[in-house]
Amino acid sequence: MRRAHTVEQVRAAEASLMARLPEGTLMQRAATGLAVAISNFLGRAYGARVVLLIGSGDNGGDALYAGVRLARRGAHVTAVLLSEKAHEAGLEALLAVGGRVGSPDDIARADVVVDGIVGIGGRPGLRPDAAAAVELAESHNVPIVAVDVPSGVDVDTGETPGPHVRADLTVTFGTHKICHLIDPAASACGPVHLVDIGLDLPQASVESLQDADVRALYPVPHGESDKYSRGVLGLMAGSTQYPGAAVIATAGALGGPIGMIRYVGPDAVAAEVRAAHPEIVAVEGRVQAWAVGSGLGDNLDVPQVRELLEAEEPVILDADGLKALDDSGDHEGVLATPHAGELARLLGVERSTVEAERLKHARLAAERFDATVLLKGATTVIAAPDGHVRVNGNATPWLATAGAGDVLAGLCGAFLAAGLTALDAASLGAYLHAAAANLASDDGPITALSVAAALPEATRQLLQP
Ligand SMILES: NC(=O)C1=CN([C@@H]2O[C@H](COP(=O)(O)OP(=O)(O)OC[C@H]3O[C@@H](n4cnc5c(N)ncnc54)[C@H](OP(=O)(O)O)[C@@H]3O)[C@@H](O)[C@H]2O)[C@@H](O)CC1
Ligand SMILES: Nc1ncnc2c1ncn2[C@@H]1O[C@H](COP(=O)(O)OP(=O)(O)O)[C@@H](O)[C@H]1O
Ligand SMILES: [K+]
Repeated sequence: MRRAHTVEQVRAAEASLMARLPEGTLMQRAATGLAVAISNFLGRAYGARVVLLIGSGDNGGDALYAGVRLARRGAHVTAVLLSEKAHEAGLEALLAVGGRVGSPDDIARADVVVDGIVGIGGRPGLRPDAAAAVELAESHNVPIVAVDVPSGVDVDTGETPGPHVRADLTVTFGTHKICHLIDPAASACGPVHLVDIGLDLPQASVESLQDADVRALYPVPHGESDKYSRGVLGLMAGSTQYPGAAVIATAGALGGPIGMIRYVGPDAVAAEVRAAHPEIVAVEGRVQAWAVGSGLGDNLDVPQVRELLEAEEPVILDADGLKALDDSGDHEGVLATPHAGELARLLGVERSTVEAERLKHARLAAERFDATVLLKGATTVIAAPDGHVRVNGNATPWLATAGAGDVLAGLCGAFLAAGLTALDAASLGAYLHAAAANLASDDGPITALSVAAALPEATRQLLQP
């Protein structure tokens, strides 16, 4: 599991470790890891022109001490001071090994710019001279390595209300911060390299599944399994308006760990579903979970869906089904899968507000509707009513195609039917959906059905690495 902690948690862990170590130890650990990452990024240190953008705090200190190490290995290191004060000992050490203080004019000729403007102590946004220095690097295509976080982002929310660095690599220390996992800030980090500095950390505020977690959570069938014990999904999707959604959601569920699917809907749509997937039954009977809403259109019967919400079986609500969600009940087993527009409607805010503050609104909805909420987008944010948050950011942008959400709804429904909690079903669903999209796309266009078709192979590759 990749774990991200809040600034407050990091500060507390740092304080308790610092009390046991000689002064400056953590900064030296951070700077060593940073210098190695910068020289790996450049492919060399000797002869490289490195410009450090230095703010007033310890983030600048990390950059200065990394500069010391790079200068010792033959790099030409220039510090551009963006504040009246800079980490004094770090600056002295840099000057002592032949580094120099320069001006923004040095940026255009640099091989790399190191962003040590602010770290976890920074307020969002950049002051004008910092913003101008960053713009200069961007306009001359000089790559930027961010120290700890891209300066200017909101570290604890992933929001970017003002100007900020867009890094080609971010080197962080001790643990991931929330801005590394949540968009729009996550997209400004580039790859994130974590340097271990020995922090002892509490439970994470935000998590992100890795391959090994998928292997541990996946409900693999065993010798005693039969189609009923693996889980039966009731699918209430599609309409004469949108029959394709039912076909696509079915394909998504069939690509998951499903025993059987019972389709409930208009006869004409059932016929299309069966024509595409002859293994589907359109006979009512017991199910272990419901997937409701993809392409339901005017077929949505709110009282009928609310009845399902009140029953014991878990329910995934997608698309039109979300209109049945109300904030009066206990929806512990409910998984809602809105995109930003749908979540905005549920919460009565603008879509742009949800997009700018994704973590906040996913959490708000989970609390208000007492349900697990999966907010779709380039990074998928999953918030449970108990405060757990998981994020998935490994999907190709080619996945932004009509019907991709129906595949996800069917797939998450299959995990719910297999008995996983809403949080695990949503995080496994989002992870495998993205893995299948990456496999099907191979950096080219994909259709929703091709994503569903790639689910078995993506699953096989993950389960047998
Ligand atoms: N914690 C750990 O485990 C470890 C932490 N380490 C490192 O320390 C970093 C945190 O250092 P930190 O606490 O000194 O804060 P930091 O982010 O450098 O600067 C804050 C100062 O900047 C200013 N400022 C604020 N906003 C601004 C803005 N928008 N634009 C411009 N300036 C702005 C403001 O001062 P002001 O100028 O307003 O007086 C404020 O005081 C952390 O990210 C990591 O790199 C590692 O060494 C090892 C282990
Ligand atoms: N830029 C992007 N990068 C990666 N994945 C994306 C991007 N945009 C959307 N997605 C994913 O594509 C799917 C789109 O779902 P949705 O918006 O419901 O589409 P539809 O309703 O047409 O099926 C979601 O899983 C979402 O997370
Ligand atoms: K920084």
